[in-house]
Amino acid sequence: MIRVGIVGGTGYTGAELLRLLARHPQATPAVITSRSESGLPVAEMFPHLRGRLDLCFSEPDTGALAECDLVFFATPNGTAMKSVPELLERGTRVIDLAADFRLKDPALWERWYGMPHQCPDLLAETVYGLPEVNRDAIRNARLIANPGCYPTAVTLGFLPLLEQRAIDPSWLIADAKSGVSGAGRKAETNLLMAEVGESFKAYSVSGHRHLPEITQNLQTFAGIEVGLTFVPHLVPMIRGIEATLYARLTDDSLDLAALYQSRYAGEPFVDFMVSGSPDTRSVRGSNDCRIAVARQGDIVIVQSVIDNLVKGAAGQAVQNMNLMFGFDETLGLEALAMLP
Ligand SMILES: NC(=O)C1=CN([C@@H]2O[C@H](COP(=O)(O)OP(=O)(O)OC[C@H]3O[C@@H](n4cnc5c(N)ncnc54)[C@H](OP(=O)(O)O)[C@@H]3O)[C@@H](O)[C@H]2O)C=CC1
Ligand SMILES: CC(=O)N[C@@H](CCC(=O)OP(=O)(O)O)C(=O)O
Repeated sequence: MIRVGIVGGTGYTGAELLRLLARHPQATPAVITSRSESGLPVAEMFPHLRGRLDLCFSEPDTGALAECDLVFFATPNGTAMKSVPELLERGTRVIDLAADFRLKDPALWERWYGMPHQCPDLLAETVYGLPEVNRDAIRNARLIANPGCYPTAVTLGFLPLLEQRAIDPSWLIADAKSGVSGAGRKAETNLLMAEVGESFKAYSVSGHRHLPEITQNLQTFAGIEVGLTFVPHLVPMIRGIEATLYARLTDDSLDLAALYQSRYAGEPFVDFMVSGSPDTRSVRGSNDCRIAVARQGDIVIVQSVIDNLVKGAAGQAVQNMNLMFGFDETLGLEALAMLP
């Protein structure tokens, strides 16, 4: 049994980590931090954990966190990088659910996140925690950058086509939609039900911070320069991301279904649908990414859905933890989607 710490246990991804870890047979939460709720029993804030987790929130304290085998940071961007060097030095491994270690170029980080990177020397050794491309490196990593939610859905969707050199890489479009929990648990007027309900809109149209992350992924994993247009939208639902991806096929004779089936054969959390369109409720609460492809003339259309809090955050983080500690990759992640 390993001891894990969670920094940011009151947020949506922190709460989702607790839901998954409370039933994990090989990992037990030992430290759960919150600055605003320090001293409060965790199960008092989250009654679904009553009888399953007997711990209080505590102030973030690197000394206590360093007693853990692994620490998850479920905190705003720019938080983890302040404590990660000390934790690693003291032998504690780290999975950051935020973006601090996702971009390899510290200048790119500074441009998109508006702050200088505090430990750029760790970026080279950080492993990007997308098991479908980095499984072996994840097993041995000290520090994992857990992928962003949109980047997970978009990268898994485009990857087989790019690896196969089956599309024009200079013309890629990702039209993505997210539920409101993607914005976190903080109170904001524009996230009120009366603002979001019965409405639908695009945002960050001239450039979202996930654009450089997705571009870096496609270029690194497919080994090819790409030109990507990425537009996110806010949908009046709580969980879920649907990404509709467009590209121009360069090989007319390609069997798209066979390509996706063979690329994701054996992947425990990627499901390829030969026909139909995947909906977000088919992955709600599960760690699955469900993908379908279609074509209109020489345009290929990929549909990729995930639960932003599970495969897009906490579930993928637990999948990475399982790999890092030699557990079965699916431990604690067996839950199926909830219908309706
Ligand atoms: N929501 C999503 O779908 C996804 C989120 N992410 C990323 O995961 C991270 C967490 O997201 P989410 O759970 O939605 O965020 P929330 O806003 O819901 O929660 C943030 C948590 O961090 C704590 N916190 C805030 N500031 C600090 C600080 N300076 N030091 C220590 N703890 C702090 C908060 O508690 P307190 O203030 O009490 O300490 C709270 O528990 C973010 O970086 C987000 O971008 C990634 C993928 C998907
Ligand atoms: C709906 C919504 O607001 N989504 C968030 C993205 C999700 C997120 O938390 O970003 P990371 O994956 O980089 O951590 C946003 O657009 O800022």
